[in-house]
Amino acid sequence: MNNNQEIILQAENLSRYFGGVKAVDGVSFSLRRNEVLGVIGPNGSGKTTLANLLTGFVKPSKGKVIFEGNDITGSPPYKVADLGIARSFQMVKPFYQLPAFKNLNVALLSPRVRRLAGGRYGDRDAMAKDLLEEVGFERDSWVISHQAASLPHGYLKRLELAKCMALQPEVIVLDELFSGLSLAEVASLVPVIEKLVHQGKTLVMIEHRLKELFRIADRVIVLNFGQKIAEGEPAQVMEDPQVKGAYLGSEAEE
Ligand SMILES: Nc1ncnc2c1ncn2[C@@H]1O[C@H](COP(=O)(O)OP(=O)(O)OP(=O)(O)O)[C@@H](O)[C@H]1O
Repeated sequence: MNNNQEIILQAENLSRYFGGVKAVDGVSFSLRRNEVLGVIGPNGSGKTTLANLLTGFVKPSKGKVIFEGNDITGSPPYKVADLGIARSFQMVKPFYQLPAFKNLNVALLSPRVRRLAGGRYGDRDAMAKDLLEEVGFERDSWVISHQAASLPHGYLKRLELAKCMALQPEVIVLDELFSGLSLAEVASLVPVIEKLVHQGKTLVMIEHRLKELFRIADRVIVLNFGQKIAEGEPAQVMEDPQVKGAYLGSEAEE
């Protein structure tokens, strides 16, 4: 449980319209350092667009993103990453032709990682293999060195997480990390997430897997048609009549 009161990330009246579609509509929230914030809501409620807004992949129609007290609204993704916000993607897009561990090079060769290491890069291959082992790749098996194209989905999702970790970020935005994973695969990733929290990372977790999310999240916000309709502790939020209404007949996996 997070007891830190320092606000690390804020969304202020964040909005993004695509033509007539209000994908995200006036969403505000504050995230405390080392907190785990869950973002839930039915399909099409604006969760991925919110992740894109926080990480610079789309620019807001209105509103602001404040990170560590600085207005980063409209900053491009590479700058946002350099400041310390990493993200994973719902649809994984690795460098398919590269061995799994080489996929971490973009992060491991980033100016941020070099800065944090005092100007040196170190043994990148060893760092990549350590990280992949942390997220559940067997170090001595073929998977770590095999082309990403040949990896099963579960490994590609782990690779996404390892790429985030390689950046040594302050905040990690995870867009449906658990989607498409078996119960056993999710169960094996939960301790990895818990370790990141223990290390002081701040997490935003967009999830449909509510049961697993609620084990980890300190707080959740609920989106529906782009608007934040509830915010609070998981159990409390799921009792909210508006949230129950939004989820009625929807696809939430419990
Ligand atoms: N680039 C885009 N152009 C036009 N409409 C978009 C674009 N991106 C998202 N939308 C629309 O914005 C709304 C919110 O989409 P978004 O993908 O953010 O929802 P979501 O909650 O992440 O959905 P899911 O749970 O299915 O991943 C949807 O109506 C979607 O069709």
